Amino acid sequence: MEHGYTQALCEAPVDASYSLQPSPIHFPSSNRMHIKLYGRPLSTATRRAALVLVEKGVPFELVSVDTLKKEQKAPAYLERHPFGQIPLLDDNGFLLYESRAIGRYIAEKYANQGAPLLPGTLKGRALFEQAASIELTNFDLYASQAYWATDGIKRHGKEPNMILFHEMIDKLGPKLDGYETILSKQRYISGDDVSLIDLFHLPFGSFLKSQSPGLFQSRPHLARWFDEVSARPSWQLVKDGTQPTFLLLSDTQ
Ligand SMILES: N[C@@H](CCC(=O)N[C@@H](CS)C(=O)NCC(=O)O)C(=O)O
Repeated sequence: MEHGYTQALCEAPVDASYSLQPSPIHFPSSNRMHIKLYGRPLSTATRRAALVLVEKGVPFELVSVDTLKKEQKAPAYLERHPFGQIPLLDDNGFLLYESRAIGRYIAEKYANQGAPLLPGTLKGRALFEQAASIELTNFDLYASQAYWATDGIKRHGKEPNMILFHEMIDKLGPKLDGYETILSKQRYISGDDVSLIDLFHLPFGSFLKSQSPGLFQSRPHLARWFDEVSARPSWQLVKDGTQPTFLLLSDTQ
């Protein structure tokens, strides 16, 4: 990772002490058949995956992986996730990592419940893939670094790097002008229906909106879109990463 930051910085309690030693992770052996999401309630990538599960009304259990204790680097976890990151989905033995891949899997598996989130036509899918690429290369690339330089590192009790933050905000500006043009012509980023790609913007988009509101205020179509997507009940449930949200969900099984 550039500038000496690592992805480990994307979530951690403010007051926790940092340990470089991997701790063993506990994989619960349960006969209950349900989806488990290994992660942390406040991790941006965990919330990206959890959001889709909530959108689709899929009950799941959030199994805590303490990234401060390096549980994600413990051998038993690395066997399941070779990059040692969160989130990791376990759908009754079917393992999947990468939050966006998890979102796509859940959206397709539960296509008949909740909002479709995936387009059904060839051209719709092509526009969806275009939007997926936009999110990764024109948004996440900069937004994630702005996050890790500030909120992410502050959670570890370290000083934020405001120079890097502003560098990333400056780079995002022209990219968001592109969003403004797109969203002046259509309601959502891949067309007139909400899709996974709109949802994928929420964790880092919310951070940007709180830390650099001018990015949105100066672009009315972008602001309208982001407000609309942020207001979805799924995001209202997962945005604060509060543990009770997930416990309530796992209680519904
Ligand atoms: N591209 C991955 C990124 C996952 C990621 O960056 N996870 C962070 C937490 S938000 C993590 O596991 N950090 C710990 C580490 O990298 O060791 C995804 O979308 O799932």
